[in-house]
Amino acid sequence: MPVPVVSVAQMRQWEQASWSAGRTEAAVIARVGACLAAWLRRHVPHNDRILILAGKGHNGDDARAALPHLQGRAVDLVEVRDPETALPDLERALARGPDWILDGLFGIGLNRPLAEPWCRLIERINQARSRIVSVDVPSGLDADTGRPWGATLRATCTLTLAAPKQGLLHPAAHTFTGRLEVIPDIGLVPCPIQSELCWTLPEDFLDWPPPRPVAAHKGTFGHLAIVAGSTGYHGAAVLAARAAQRARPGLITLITPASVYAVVASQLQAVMVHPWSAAHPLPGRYTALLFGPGLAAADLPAEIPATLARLWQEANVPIVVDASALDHVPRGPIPRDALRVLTPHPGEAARLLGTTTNEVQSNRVAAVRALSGQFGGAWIVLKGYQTLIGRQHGPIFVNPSGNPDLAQGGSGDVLAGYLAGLCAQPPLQGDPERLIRYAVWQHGAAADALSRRHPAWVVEDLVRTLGRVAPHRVASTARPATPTTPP
Ligand SMILES: NC(=O)C1=CN([C@@H]2O[C@H](COP(=O)(O)OP(=O)(O)OC[C@H]3O[C@@H](n4cnc5c(N)ncnc54)[C@H](OP(=O)(O)O)[C@@H]3O)[C@@H](O)[C@H]2O)[C@@H](O)CC1
Ligand SMILES: Nc1ncnc2c1ncn2[C@@H]1O[C@H](COP(=O)(O)OP(=O)(O)O)[C@@H](O)[C@H]1O
Ligand SMILES: [K+]
Repeated sequence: MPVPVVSVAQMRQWEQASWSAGRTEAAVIARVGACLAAWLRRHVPHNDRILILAGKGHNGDDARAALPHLQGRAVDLVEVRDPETALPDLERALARGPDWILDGLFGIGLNRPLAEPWCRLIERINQARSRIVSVDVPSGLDADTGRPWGATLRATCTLTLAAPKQGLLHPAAHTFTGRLEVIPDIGLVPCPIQSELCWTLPEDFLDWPPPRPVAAHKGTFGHLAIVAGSTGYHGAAVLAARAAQRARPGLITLITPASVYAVVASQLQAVMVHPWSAAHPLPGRYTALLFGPGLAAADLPAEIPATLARLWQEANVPIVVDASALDHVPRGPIPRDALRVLTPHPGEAARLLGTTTNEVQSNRVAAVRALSGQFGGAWIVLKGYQTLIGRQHGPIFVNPSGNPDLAQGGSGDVLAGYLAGLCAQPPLQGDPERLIRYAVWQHGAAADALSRRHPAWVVEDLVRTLGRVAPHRVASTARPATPTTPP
């Protein structure tokens, strides 16, 4: 289950519901400590030195509770109840050159501007150049607004507890949170809060895609048609087709303008390739269509946009539209019960909405709602850091996977191909929400897996890794070895 993105007040409400149901603060803190330590053991090289900073509230208790689980590691603990009296201890600990700092100074209990000595202490820690892992919230950040209460620690990673706090998703917070990860199960009762924004977890895909029936054949898994590529952009068609293969639909046909047919066809084997012809039957017997990657050249056959417009309004099969083809999608109603997905990056979203990229980025949720509203309630995948997935109404899902190494030309073509390859499979079509969320998550998770192994990877590597990240391997990387959840 995805978790809701919550305000501090909602988090307190959830906390209270848990205590009323008999869960205890002590048990939750113990579990959080075990989870934090599990994350550190997994990500921190064995000989690296860790400094735990424990403040005076429960955020400090959480950080301190990691200590018993870090035996055999080089760990220092500094209690910071008062910034001035703690400074000598802190300086001594920093002089030992900690590679990592576990930040438990302040969490969601920070409720007013920090006084000057606190700000100085925080800036001193930021200067230490250790990698900071913040517990719940980077200390100093207002968890509701995402803005600093004077000074804020700049984390490499924030491990937020139970659910992401809304301020952590605000663009102003990004430089402080670093990578945002959620430790979902800290022993609270099931979440009583409903929110417009939900955070996707790898756990959401433990049973998805469903296993293939033993007697299945290629007809079981559909036939994807991709209309892509043009002079100067033939690679986009190749990348989309190869990524679609990673989703493993039964068959894939790529239809590309005659000008690039030979160069595209020469790079594909299992994919059938045809030069574009207005006579090619569409939707024919295809089970999904992808229009987009690389349909950008000035000499693009005029029937392609016209065909897309007709099919978008009439065809009863899923259609994914990406990149420059987005400009040819007609506004207004779409066929009832037919899946329609648009995958704009923020620049394309701005063009479609007649606004600026900054405007889109300043309220990405509103951009998703507005786009979906204009295009008949279609699903929108608004790409970029924390890709959003949603429609005009209903929940909007935040994707947690992926990293800046994805910021290279062609990675969007790969996403479009992979997503369309899943859309083409009749056994998966019954749950479009999970299908789209999975495609986006897997694309980002593949990038994360590559970045962990070798940072200089390229988009062709992404295609090879796509589909290979098992959700259970990355689910709750902060899961303690022995479960301590109360019954
Ligand atoms: N919510 C949950 O479900 C769960 C929460 N958990 C954990 O608890 C954390 C919240 O703990 P918390 O409430 O004890 O607050 P926390 O952030 O540690 O700090 C508050 C302390 O700071 C102080 N203080 C405040 N402003 C200040 C200022 N400007 N300048 C100076 N001081 C200031 C304030 O003191 P006072 O206002 O009384 O002066 C208080 O002493 C949460 O983030 C998570 O880690 C999990 O363990 C379990 C589930
Ligand atoms: N910082 C980032 N964190 C996570 N994902 C990112 C980041 N930057 C880019 N991406 C992802 O990379 C892909 C880029 O797509 P797009 O901009 O369409 O590229 P192109 O048009 O070159 O193929 C999208 O899936 C986007 O979400
Ligand atoms: K913190």
